[in-house]
Amino acid sequence: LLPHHSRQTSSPLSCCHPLRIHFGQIDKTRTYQTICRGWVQGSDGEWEWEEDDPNFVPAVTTTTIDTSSTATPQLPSGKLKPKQSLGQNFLKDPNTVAKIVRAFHDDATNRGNRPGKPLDSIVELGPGAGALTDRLVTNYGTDVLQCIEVDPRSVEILGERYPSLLVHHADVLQVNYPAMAEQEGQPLVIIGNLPYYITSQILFALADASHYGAVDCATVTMQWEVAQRMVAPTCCKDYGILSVVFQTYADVRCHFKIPPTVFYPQPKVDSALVGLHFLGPSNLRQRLAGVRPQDFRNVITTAFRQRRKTVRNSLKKIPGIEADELKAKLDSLPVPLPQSVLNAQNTGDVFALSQTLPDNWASKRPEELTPAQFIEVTRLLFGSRTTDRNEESQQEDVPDLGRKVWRKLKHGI
Ligand SMILES: C[S@@+](CC[C@H](N)C(=O)[O-])C[C@H]1O[C@@H](n2cnc3c(N)ncnc32)[C@H](O)[C@@H]1O
Repeated sequence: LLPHHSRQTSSPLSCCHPLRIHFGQIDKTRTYQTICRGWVQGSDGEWEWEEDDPNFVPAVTTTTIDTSSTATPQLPSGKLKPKQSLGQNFLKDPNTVAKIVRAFHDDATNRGNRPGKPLDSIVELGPGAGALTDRLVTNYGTDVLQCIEVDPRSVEILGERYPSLLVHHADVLQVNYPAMAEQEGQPLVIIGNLPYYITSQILFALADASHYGAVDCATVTMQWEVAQRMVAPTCCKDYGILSVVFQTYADVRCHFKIPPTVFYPQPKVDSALVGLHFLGPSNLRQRLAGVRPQDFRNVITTAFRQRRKTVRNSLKKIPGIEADELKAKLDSLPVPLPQSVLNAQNTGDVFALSQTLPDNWASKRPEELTPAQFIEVTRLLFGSRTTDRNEESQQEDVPDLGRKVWRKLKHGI
């Protein structure tokens, strides 16, 4: 494992591609069309914000940027026109930045399994113009922070502002988080004002990486509606795949609502700051009680694909089981809970206490089953495939999770 100070030259994510810098105003060599006020589309299909916000982009250079704890997030004029395709809604309100970093600090030092752990492997996803980065550098220094950003203009600007900061020019969906944590020698602590067009994929990538103990916690912004789905209780209209997966994999907390007015350009929706504390490999394995993560995901996604139907009907076509066997299983009573779950119930574990399936489980709607009951449905259909095996061989059950590249190369890197 490499010590921190050697990261500058040895990151597996560092990208040697030449940066495509885009300075100045609208590119005169392209033709543009305007669809709604603000966003203009170039002939290459790229959307850019048509003009700088005079309140947000004062005429300053990078060298005069104030990174004190009260500094207003700033940009060198014309250097970083927001791109819609990259979900670039930059934070412009210093109070919101301060609130986000405070909540991050609390998540990373006081909650989950974090108390007592050093805060020295912070990863910021999508630093953009550096609104959060400035505050993070002020608070924690550049040694313990690294950033992942797909936009070369941002990589360039942050490189000029903080020469010792490690900024990977990379796609967050192509990052191998377990390898990164391995290189750091400890689990990562994530912060980010996420690009909303890929929020769910980023969150699933982090959950998958948590199978390997690669990520302890994440404090991230997202659309208010997505946050509501993550914390939604059973039987609520927002309850669905995100609720079941993240309430199983993590302790999820919605910190606060964020209005559109604190961003530039303003998005059309409210946002939220969410804190996730992942269970980690051992507790997660205990919670999954022997069912394979892939089977669990398979059951949840198939069930919620037709959420108005009963579980019996929605799971009728689940892949991986012969039709006759499936029919018999969907008509059967619940299987006995494993001893580990009964033990957890005896200690008052709230998740385990909600695991018992009712006899009429298959006549319920998907939204009526708790996350723990979905684990039971998975065991009933696919069995406990991992209970009797040692930890190392159980890792084979998540070969694609955590190490998978979430999508093919995009954005030219
Ligand atoms: C909502 S902006 C946040 C910017 C900055 N952190 C802030 O709060 O002002 C999202 C950032 O994520 C970056 N981004 C978008 N897609 C990305 C991807 N696939 N990989 C890495 N960064 C990405 C964008 O370029 C942008 O800088």
